[in-house]
Amino acid sequence: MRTIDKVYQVLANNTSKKYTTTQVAQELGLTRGDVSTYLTKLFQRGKINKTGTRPFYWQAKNDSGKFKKMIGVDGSLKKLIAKCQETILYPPNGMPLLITGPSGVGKSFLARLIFEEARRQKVISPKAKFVVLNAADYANNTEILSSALFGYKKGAFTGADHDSLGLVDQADQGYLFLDEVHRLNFESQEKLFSLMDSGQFYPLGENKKPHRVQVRFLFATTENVDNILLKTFLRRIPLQIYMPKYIDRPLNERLQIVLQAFVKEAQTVHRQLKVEQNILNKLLQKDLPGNIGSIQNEIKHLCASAFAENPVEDPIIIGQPNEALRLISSDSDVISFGRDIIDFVPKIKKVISEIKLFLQQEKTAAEINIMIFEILNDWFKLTSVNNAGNLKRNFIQKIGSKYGVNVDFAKIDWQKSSQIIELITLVYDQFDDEDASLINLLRMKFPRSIYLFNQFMQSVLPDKKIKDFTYILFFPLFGSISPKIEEINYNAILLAHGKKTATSIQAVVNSLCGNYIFEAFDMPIDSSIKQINSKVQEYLDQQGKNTVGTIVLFDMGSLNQMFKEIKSISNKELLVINNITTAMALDVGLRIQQKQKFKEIAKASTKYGETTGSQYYQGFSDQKNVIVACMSGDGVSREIKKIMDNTLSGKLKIITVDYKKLRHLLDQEDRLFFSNTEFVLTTTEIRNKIPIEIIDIYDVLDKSGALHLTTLLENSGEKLTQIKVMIEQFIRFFSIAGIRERLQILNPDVVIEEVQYITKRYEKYYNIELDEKTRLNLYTHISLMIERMVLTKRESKDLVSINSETEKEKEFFSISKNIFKSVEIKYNIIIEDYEISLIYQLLSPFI
Ligand SMILES: Nc1ncnc2c1ncn2[C@@H]1O[C@H](COP(=O)(O)OP(=O)(O)OP(=O)(O)O)[C@@H](O)[C@H]1O
Repeated sequence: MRTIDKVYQVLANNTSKKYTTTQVAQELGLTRGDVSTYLTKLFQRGKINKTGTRPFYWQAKNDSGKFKKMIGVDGSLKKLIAKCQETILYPPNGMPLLITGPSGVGKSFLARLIFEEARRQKVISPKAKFVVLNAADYANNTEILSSALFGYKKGAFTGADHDSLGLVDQADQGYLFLDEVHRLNFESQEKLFSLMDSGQFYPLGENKKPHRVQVRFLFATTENVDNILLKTFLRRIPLQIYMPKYIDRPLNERLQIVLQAFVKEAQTVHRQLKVEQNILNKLLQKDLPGNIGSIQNEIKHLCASAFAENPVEDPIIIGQPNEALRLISSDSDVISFGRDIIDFVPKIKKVISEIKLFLQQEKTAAEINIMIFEILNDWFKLTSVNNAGNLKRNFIQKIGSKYGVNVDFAKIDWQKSSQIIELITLVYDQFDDEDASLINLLRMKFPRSIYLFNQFMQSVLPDKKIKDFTYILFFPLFGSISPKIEEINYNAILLAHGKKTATSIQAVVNSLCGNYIFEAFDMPIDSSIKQINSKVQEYLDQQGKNTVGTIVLFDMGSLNQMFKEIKSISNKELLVINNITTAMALDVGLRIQQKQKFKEIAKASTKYGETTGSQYYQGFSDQKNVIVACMSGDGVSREIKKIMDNTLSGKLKIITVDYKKLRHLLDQEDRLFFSNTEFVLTTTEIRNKIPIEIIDIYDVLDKSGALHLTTLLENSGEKLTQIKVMIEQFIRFFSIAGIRERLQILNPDVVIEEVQYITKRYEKYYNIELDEKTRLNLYTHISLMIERMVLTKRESKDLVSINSETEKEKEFFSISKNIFKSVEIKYNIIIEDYEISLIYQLLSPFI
């Protein structure tokens, strides 16, 4: 390779990088002066760009040369083509390359372009040849294959009456492209890799004078090479590229491929074409084994039969004349064609953001539907997919029959819904799925309907992940029925062994109730309780947070064991009933539908039959437990739980509970919930009427408090040494140093100073002096609160205001707003009334 080419190659290897002259010189071990001369020459020839002034920066122009002919050169094939460029320039004689991929994806096409590009870049002579051998043509005759490749000497075999040059000789100084290389037998593979190593080979019948050649090799195969090619042979081919299937190519590239084929037909028949949009959409979604090749064939057929039908027509109409048609002529611009389909991507994005807005504004599903239809109106005009009937049938089968939802089918616009599905499928690859905010929002508002929607979507988009944007279909399909589905506030599950037992009971009960009450899982006869349990868990994980609890009906096995398993994954109320029958499931279903209380349903379940057993659990845990609930948030409770779990014996189950929920349960005096609770740990004093010990964790920072907690834990069987370690860790956690460690984004020194100031202002206003413990509690609480607010910024319109009940409280709210003003401005946050009410609870005993 000439030095100037070496210099160019350094830049071409990384076209995104800018190099100084010195960097290039260092990389090649040449003098700066020489390199500078070459760089200037390359610049004058227009091969590289120059920027900056002393030092100059040089950058190779991103010139794809012959590869420009390849659709996707700047898109999905960009990296792959950069690799091909590397193989062309690799000194001294290029680099062998193996192109893999299914049939018809463009392997041969790429191989030829590599050759053309090598010629353009002058790394091979203008006379160099591109020799092709398809090993499949010789599949059953390895002798002939070998002689075709390597040639033979007169007399090598019967009929060899003269010396004959093989393809390898013909490809000397140029390229040999071996297609379907997996068909080469081992002997030929060995011969080839020895040729690649030594640059010489022996024709058949020749063993004295080897032929010396300089050949660049390209290989292609549709197979998985690891199992078929010799390891030694493969090792000799350092670079492999995989060409993607047609359907895996991005939409704009598929559009270009389709148009290019139509343009070619228009050129052949010297006519213009008018192609129905629906036909284009179908072509864009085809997943054919022959990929691009098959698409081209289909287009050829379409054109040929349209032409045959009406040979004098111009333009030729492909499709129905009264549908939306697109004009394609022999000079149509492939790049800009069909861009309007891609223009629906921003429209869909608009639909998504409008849905979010509409949901916040509590708009009805009907209003949301109108908005969606309006924005996508152009799409409905452009296409008229005749798939509404299928969609309806599919929907009735999946949702209507199984989940029994009595739908007023007339309310659903099947035509538009199926057109939206068509659009979703077409633009699917244009959306990444980093933003799951729509689904989260919908899940909060419509947990049960979203569950059904997901079930249904799996049949609409099999093998595809349900991306966030696909939820735009939720409203047209589920908008009108979701209010009814969401009325049910239990998780009810049927589990039965056998192929259809559970699902057939489900279909009967759900449709008699006219609503989705039960989900059902048919379990193979040999499935273990663990497997069953993981099904249940998966289901429960997808359900809303506000359900009352879970009811599970199952067919056989130990009630006790099943109950225990499910209990371990749910801390809500739970009722498990065994020996399920359809009648029993119907009774439970009707009770759920009538919104009966959990206790009533549990009570009724005891009377189902002699063989039936039921177990009802109401409470946090059936194990001895300690409840941790901190008003500074779940994070703090979880940390405390962690400390306790790590230091204590594990005999006590440590359960974290939302602070508000705990207060609610205590206010309700719901003793059953606490029947196994040893004590409650919180960060504030809570008044309570039920006989349960509530410990303010800040008390533990004092000696007497620590002693009290120690006694309680010792009574529960914990060891003194472990308790001491635990208390040590609590003290650390609830110190200023502890607060510092827990702040993730704010500067602890600044925040703590601010919080100290806020505390002082309260003390001054009320003329009080807080004790150490309360102060530390306030410090922790307020600093974490500020950080929380910063992390989850909300608009003022989203905030709920709390009405103060007493004069004292009103006064507290009003001065607090004042005290927090500067913090609010500084961090651009709004302190919610709820937060102030928590601080009030902390301070009210002192003011
Ligand atoms: N990126 C592309 N841009 C434009 N045309 C392409 C592209 N890729 C493939 N084609 C066209 O698709 C057709 C099939 O390509 P090709 O024959 O190269 O596929 P292949 O992978 O070698 O198939 P096989 O494994 O069946 O031999 C050719 O007509 C080719 O010109």
